[in-house]
Amino acid sequence: MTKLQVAIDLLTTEAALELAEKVAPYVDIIELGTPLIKAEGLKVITAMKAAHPNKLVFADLKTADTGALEAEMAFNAGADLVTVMGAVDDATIIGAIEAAKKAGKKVVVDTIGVKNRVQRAKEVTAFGVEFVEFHAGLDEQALPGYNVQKLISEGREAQVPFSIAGGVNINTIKDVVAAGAAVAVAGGAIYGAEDPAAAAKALKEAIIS
Ligand SMILES: O=C([C@H](O)CO)[C@H](O)[C@H](O)COP(=O)(O)O
Repeated sequence: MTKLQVAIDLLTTEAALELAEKVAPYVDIIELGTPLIKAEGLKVITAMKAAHPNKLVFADLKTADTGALEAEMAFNAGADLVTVMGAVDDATIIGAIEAAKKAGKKVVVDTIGVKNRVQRAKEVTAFGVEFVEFHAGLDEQALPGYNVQKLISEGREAQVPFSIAGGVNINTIKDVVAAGAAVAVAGGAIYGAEDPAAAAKALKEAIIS
């Protein structure tokens, strides 16, 4: 079944923990967003894992170099999954995977900025990544004409384990599930909702119904 991942793009550990507490019953993976990790450092990873030891904690490092080193740092801090950019050198991705193997953890490749996401997804899957994130970042989503459906159809076409991130909400999550995604990522649709717990619950119910 498709897992639900909450992307926490808030800027303090306190706010992130408060949100996670509300939505944890409905999500499988708790993602610490890149701006959050930059603002708070690795200690936000440690705090989240301590608060939610039974959830997968996803550190959205978006690593672009020193793949092994950055992955090891996040794994030591408590992360279960880290992201590496798909657009960078293969050696960076392979380095992170080697660190993951040593730690018993996993690597996800983020396809922001990748021109041919389908082809790159196949390449990095062969290296041994856990899944490939078909992702349009917040800046790309803000461009006129953005539509998550293109990502969803690319994910389906790639025929590798994948997630969809970039404006997933209650109107689109069923398309993500129908495409066979391993993970549906929802950030703003949860943390931006008036009632984040209700929003997460509705997304989870849409997945299982
Ligand atoms: O990864 C993300 C972005 O690069 C900032 O960290 C977002 O969390 C991801 O795009 C999902 O966010 P929503 O589009 O708000 O669902």
